[in-house]
Amino acid sequence: MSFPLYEKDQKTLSKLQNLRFFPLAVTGGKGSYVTAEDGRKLLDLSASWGAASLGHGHPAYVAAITAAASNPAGASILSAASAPAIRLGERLLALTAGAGERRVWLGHSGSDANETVARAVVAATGRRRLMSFTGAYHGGTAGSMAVSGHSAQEGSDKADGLTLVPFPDPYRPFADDPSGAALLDQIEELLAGPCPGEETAAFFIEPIQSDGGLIVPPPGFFKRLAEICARYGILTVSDEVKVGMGRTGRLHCYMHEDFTPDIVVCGKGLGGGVPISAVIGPARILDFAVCFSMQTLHGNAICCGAAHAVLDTIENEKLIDNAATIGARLLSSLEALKEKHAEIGEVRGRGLAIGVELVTDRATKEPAKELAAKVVYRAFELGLVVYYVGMNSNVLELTPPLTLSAAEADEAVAIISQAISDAAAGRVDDAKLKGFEGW
Ligand SMILES: Cc1ncc(COP(=O)(O)O)c(/C=N/[C@@H]2CCCCNC2=O)c1O
Repeated sequence: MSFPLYEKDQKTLSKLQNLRFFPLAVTGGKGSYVTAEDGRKLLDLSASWGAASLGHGHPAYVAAITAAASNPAGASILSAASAPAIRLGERLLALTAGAGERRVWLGHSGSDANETVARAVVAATGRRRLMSFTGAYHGGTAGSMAVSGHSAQEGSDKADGLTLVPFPDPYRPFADDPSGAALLDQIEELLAGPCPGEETAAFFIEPIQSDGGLIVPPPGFFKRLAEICARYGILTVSDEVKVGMGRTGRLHCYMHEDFTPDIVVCGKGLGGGVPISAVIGPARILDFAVCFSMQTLHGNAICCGAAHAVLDTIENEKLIDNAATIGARLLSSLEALKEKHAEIGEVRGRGLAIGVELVTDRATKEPAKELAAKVVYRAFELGLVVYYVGMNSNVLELTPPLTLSAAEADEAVAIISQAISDAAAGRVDDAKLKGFEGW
């Protein structure tokens, strides 16, 4: 097969921003499907890494962006307040639990949002230490990589005062304790000793660790971690960029963990496919200084219009319930595939944030990195867009549009099953993967 448009991409656009798994060049999209250069309609189980929360070309979304573009309330909130931005801030404050005087910072991406938090908590509290988890992906800018722990960013500069700790993964548990209790003890020891809690400004968490492997923490872990942080006055930061905005069957993913974070970071799905992010947190942090974290188009009126359409549609079309219902359907169908495919080590997730971990041996749990690369390539050939994540690059990540239907979920499972069978049977030539290094 030939992919002329994809080849043009490779001769035109920078590879600095490539994370490629197969030769997909998209020319359009509608609903849960994207159109490939050969005209095929591919079922989009990624939704552009979770950003296209309403799918592609949703009428309410198109109408909102068109209206905002036809009478824009400026293009920036740096030096003029903007009605749609103010209203978005009010809505996010109303939708996000929290105590005391709070503010909302509006940005372009998860990266600039997390970078802003990492800088502001240190500057505002005078505490120079930060904590986050191995495997965490908080962004692709210097300041957000500085608080991340993902293997794909090995070698990037880390924040001076950063301490990384293992993420609680019941499938590959720290100290062989799937409950997470041993890990919490380890964290307590760190905060009482080498990483003094009194010097620590914030603890960055993902309520489901996504790029690290779509890992659902053990019950009660984050509630207990939040109690430990509160004892030291450490701010908890819930990075909801990928798993928030209704994706897991609750508006915010932290709501599954029975605790309220001090700071909440939203992105990706908030904009439905246009760049907008938000940080909701204490005024003592987010009003700490002026001219501290600003980019020209922050709070852009068109992007705010998109975000309003996302929030409206999530409510009007009951998309949180849909994520829970269709997610449960997907989860149980994928779990049932374990009968047929010994390569599936574990299926896990909440709502429409699902991971399928592939292994070469269920007993040893040896990660099946090569197989994962072939499965996603074969899925592409069969009509499905799905990528892999994980510190071992072996976890299929399903983050489809929140509008996904039951029939589309069933179609996805059938293609995943066929792709695993074909890849495991050697029907994907190694040569096809050349140039598609993935992570
Ligand atoms: C939990 C979480 N927090 C922050 C980010 C960074 O968001 P941006 O890529 O919008 O800057 C991300 C972005 N994740 C990456 C984006 C790069 C490609 C790999 N897949 C992702 O979802 C994220 O998952």
